[in-house]
Amino acid sequence: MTKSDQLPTQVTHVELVIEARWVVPADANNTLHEFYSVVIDHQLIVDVLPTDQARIKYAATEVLIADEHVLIPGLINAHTHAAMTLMRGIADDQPLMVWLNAHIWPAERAIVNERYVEDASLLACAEMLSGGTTCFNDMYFYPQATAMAANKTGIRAHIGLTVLEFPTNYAVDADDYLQKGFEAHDSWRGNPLISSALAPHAPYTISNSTFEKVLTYADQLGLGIHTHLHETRDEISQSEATYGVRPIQRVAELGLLGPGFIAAHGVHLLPHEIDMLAEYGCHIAHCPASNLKLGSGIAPVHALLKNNVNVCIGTDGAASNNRLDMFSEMRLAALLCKGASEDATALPAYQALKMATINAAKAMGLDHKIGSIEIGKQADLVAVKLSDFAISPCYDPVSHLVYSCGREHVTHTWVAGELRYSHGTFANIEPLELKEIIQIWQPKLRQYKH
Ligand SMILES: CSC[C@H]1O[C@@H](n2cnc3c(O)ncnc32)[C@H](O)[C@@H]1O
Ligand SMILES: [Zn+2]
Repeated sequence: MTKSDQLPTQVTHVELVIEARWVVPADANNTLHEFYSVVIDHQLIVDVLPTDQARIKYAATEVLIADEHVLIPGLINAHTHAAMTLMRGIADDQPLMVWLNAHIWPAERAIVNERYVEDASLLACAEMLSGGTTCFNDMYFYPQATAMAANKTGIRAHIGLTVLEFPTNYAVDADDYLQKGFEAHDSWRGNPLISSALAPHAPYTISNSTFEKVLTYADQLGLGIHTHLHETRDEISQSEATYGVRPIQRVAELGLLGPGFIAAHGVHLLPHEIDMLAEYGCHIAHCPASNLKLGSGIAPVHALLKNNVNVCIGTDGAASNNRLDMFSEMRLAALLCKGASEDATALPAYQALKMATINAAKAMGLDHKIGSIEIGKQADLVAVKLSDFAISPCYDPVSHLVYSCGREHVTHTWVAGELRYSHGTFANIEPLELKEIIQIWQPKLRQYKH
């Protein structure tokens, strides 16, 4: 026996150890750990190691035994409009432009104000946290109100400084949208859970001169750009008629494409356009349920992945989905990709999980902080219980996460090491408050129901 073997083992005091049956870190090696612990201190993941070693090395203020659970990185919703929860089911079974022009925009014109956005976003944050989503990439009016709701619930948010050309209750013209966006951006500077992107709505609502301004400000402020792109065939033919080119060509010529560019949807893409997205290092936020429900089509995810385009997953808003449920999106993304490519090996489960975690973190420029369970990253974590009879037996927890589980199997959601949701209870949200929000707004919105 050596001298060092005789010394008492150094025990490190930490805030929390989660002892999990499985840990799926969503790392570069597609690792799966069994009987592993994740050690958390001061918001950070400080160790990931076998549980028998963790018990020797660490003394924790709290130890959570998750022996029937898989621990995964918090899911990241890469494209949503959180404040549309109160419009869930208001206009179903319509194609995008009818849905927007005849239903959603009139309702938004009449109803949306700062209070509405904060209330509806609170509902969205509750839905997302309870379903294992710890971060969302948002685009809506009154971004300040979305940030307020996110702060209250403790969820992480990447919030769009939204730009449109047409007047709304929120802003009168594109410059006003930009100005208001910058005020919001300044107000949350230094907030560790809130970050920003420039969010021009779409090529059919944004002029060339506004796109140019967006690019200038994005460069000056070091922010990414998040927009809807190539969502429908109509969008493309309208662009050809107005500008003589397809939307992606137009935004490319304006200089917008680059590694900070997130295109929501990308349903209709030609092979050379996929090459272009890859060359510029752009990201696609794939929204399978919304694309199906609005009858927009099926994004060419297999070809995007083959060409090394970073694809992440979003729900879009609750008025087109009608859920903010990343589990159902992962499943749908995997199944659609296999079906559309007639290749069952396309988009395996681990890759689907990465699209919902680390790929989204990369798209938002947050992968140094979130998106995987790795030492030094923020402890944004989700425990999912895999022992319910309805999803038993479990041979492979990664397969289960994508093909068998639902959001109802989420038991715990942590953001930056803080437990924000557990077994139906939120740390900072009263169920009564959510009920009241619905009672206030549903009668106002009912008249816009299709
Ligand atoms: C400028 S705030 C965001 C704006 O986008 C609208 N919207 C919601 N879902 C979609 C979609 O799938 N495509 C295009 N626009 C969408 C939302 O209603 C707001 O007006
Ligand atoms: Zn959208």
